[in-house]
Amino acid sequence: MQTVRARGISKYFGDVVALDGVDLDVAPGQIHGLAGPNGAGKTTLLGLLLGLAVADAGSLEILGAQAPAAPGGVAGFVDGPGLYPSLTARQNLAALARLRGIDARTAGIGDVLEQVGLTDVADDRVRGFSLGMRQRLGLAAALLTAPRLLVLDEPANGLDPAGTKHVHAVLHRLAEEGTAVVLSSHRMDDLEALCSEVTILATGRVVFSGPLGKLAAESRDLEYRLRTPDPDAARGIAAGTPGVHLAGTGDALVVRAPVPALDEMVARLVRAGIPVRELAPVVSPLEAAFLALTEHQEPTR
Ligand SMILES: Nc1ncnc2c1ncn2[C@@H]1O[C@H](COP(=O)(O)OP(=O)(O)OP(=O)(O)O)[C@@H](O)[C@H]1O
Repeated sequence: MQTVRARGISKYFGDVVALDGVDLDVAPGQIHGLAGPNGAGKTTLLGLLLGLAVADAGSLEILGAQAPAAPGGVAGFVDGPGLYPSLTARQNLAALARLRGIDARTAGIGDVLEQVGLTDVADDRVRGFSLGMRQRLGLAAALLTAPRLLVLDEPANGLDPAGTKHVHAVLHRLAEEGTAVVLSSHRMDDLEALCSEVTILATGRVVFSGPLGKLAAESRDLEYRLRTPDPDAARGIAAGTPGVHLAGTGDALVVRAPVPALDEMVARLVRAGIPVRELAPVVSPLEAAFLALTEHQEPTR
């Protein structure tokens, strides 16, 4: 049984089409990323998974129950976690545990605080917490319920490297234990580190869904930045190599080419005695595929 099975989901806000016939499948133990430009519909879709809103069309099955029936076992947040600013991190979790009918003394509050790396500030008021600390406390709150589906909107927002490490470790462990995780992110490196599958939305429609490797394969010829101590001579050789196109302006030497043409260009540079200090994609293959898939999308209004 899939944890999430959405077919033809649409959601309207007045005459704005936020989601337009979206399909989504998420298996138990899968970390599934949602990506897409601002306003693409990611938060709207996550809100439907959390039961915060109801779709206007289509069918949505979560943990075997047809939405809007809300099955137990779903946790997460959109637009930042709801926390009590005047309470400490530990008191927030105790209050949430009580609200959910869990005994705060046996809820494992210390354990979830440790998992997200907040042990040292457990007794500080949340009022003084940074965005990254709030995100981590929101995740700790979700962990208290031992969810089978965890839904997170931009969980990497505001996280420092240590926070990112904690959050990634927690999500990987949950997935290993069979929890399905659906999260949105604007960062391809985060999606790459976390997700086995990704769905890309653009103006409410799915433009890609599948494994990340398949997405990278969709990228066209990439742009590469070439660093050399002799850019003028290198520019001449690059321009004269079949299949290589000069891109970009200014001092940086940027070329666009398929890989065999790049190889030929480097061989010609070396034969001419021009050192190549670096030849690297300007954006990652994933980011290039994302941009190619989402450009030319007009807002759906
Ligand atoms: N409550 C609402 N009322 C009116 N319009 C809304 C509402 N919520 C979302 N929308 C609209 O629906 C569309 C999708 O918004 P959504 O917040 O889901 O996008 P998103 O992909 O999460 O964007 P971002 O990356 O900026 O967070 C946008 O055009 C947005 O303006």
